[in-house]
Amino acid sequence: MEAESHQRSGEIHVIVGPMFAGKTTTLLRKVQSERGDGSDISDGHRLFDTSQNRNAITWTALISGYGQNGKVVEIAREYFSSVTRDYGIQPRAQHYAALVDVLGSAGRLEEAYEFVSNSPYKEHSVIWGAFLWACRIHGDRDLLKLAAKKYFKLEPESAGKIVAIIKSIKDTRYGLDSIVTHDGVKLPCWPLKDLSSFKQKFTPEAYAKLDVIGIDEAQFFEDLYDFCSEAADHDGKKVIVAGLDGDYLRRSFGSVLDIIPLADSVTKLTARCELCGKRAFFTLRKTEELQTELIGGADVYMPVCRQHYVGGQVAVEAARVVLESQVQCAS
Ligand SMILES: Nc1ncnc2c1ncn2[C@@H]1O[C@H](COP(=O)(O)OP(=O)(O)O)[C@@H](O)[C@H]1O
Ligand SMILES: Cc1cn([C@H]2C[C@H](O)[C@@H](COP(=O)(O)O)O2)c(=O)[nH]c1=O
Repeated sequence: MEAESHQRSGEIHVIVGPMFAGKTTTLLRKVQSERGDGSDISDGHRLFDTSQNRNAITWTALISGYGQNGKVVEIAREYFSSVTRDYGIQPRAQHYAALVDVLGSAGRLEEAYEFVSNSPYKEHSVIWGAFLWACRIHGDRDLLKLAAKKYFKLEPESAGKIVAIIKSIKDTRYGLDSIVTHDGVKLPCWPLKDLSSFKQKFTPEAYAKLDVIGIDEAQFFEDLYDFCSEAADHDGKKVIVAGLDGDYLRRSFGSVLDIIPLADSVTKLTARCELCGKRAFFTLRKTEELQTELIGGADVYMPVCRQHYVGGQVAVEAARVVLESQVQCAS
């Protein structure tokens, strides 16, 4: 069995960015795509970030992450139409899939299904993958069955990889046994103190059968480098790692940056600045705690652009000085 797993060629893919950028969402999508019950389409941020030409197409993909309300759906539809009308560009399958993503995120599954069925790419797996993902999130069993049937017919090799997801026991925000995105999508996981304990959870046969290992909140694992190199180089696993590259002071966080030289791919995501809506590269801590590790969500942190990070840090520092002087006066 050991020999069998050595024949596989391992891979390491790293997803980094500030909080709320969609790291966990991207990890879940990738893992589900490997397992065969989702799709790895339209990472809108990445498409936008890497595009040479930030036109309507890349915007369509970008806003696929924000398709939470009807207004955004209409904006996305308008952008989609303008691709041909204003730019003379024929949208490709991934652009159709981005709009399916927007419709799906807004829960407009019937509309998404009609759009898929009438699209020139209705025999393309990427568009059905997007639809499958939307059906999974919104739990429509009939459409889910239909989408899965179509997707796996078009993409049979995607189905059936064996996948395990790990997260740090330090992150207690949503209970221990699942990884959960900020918008509530979740998947069961192994909560671990350190990564070295992962292999012990499996018999050698079961471990050898494992194809993909996903790691969330990677910044909290001290043994990340050794684990990733052993799992990919020696054991032939595909390892997908998601974590913060920087802490609230923009210092390198844990060992996340150390594994970049080991990686096949690195995706840096951005969030939206909570103060101005521009692209957010950084995470601002709103409270006074100074320790590097401080578990929390929107109550403690917010994603910000460069300008608001710098301004915000100054404001947080000033508030801290005032508070400290008040404490001194009182004592
Ligand atoms: N304050 C916020 N800023 C940006 N996105 C938010 C915020 N609160 C919730 N979200 C949602 O969180 C999603 C990202 O969730 P998630 O994948 O868990 O991010 P990450 O793992 O990078 O922190 C976004 O697509 C958005 O829908
Ligand atoms: C910036 C920063 C974050 N953390 C913590 C806060 C959260 O519990 C996680 C990040 O979660 P997400 O999935 O990326 O949203 O990390 C921290 O401990 N220290 C920091 O500086």
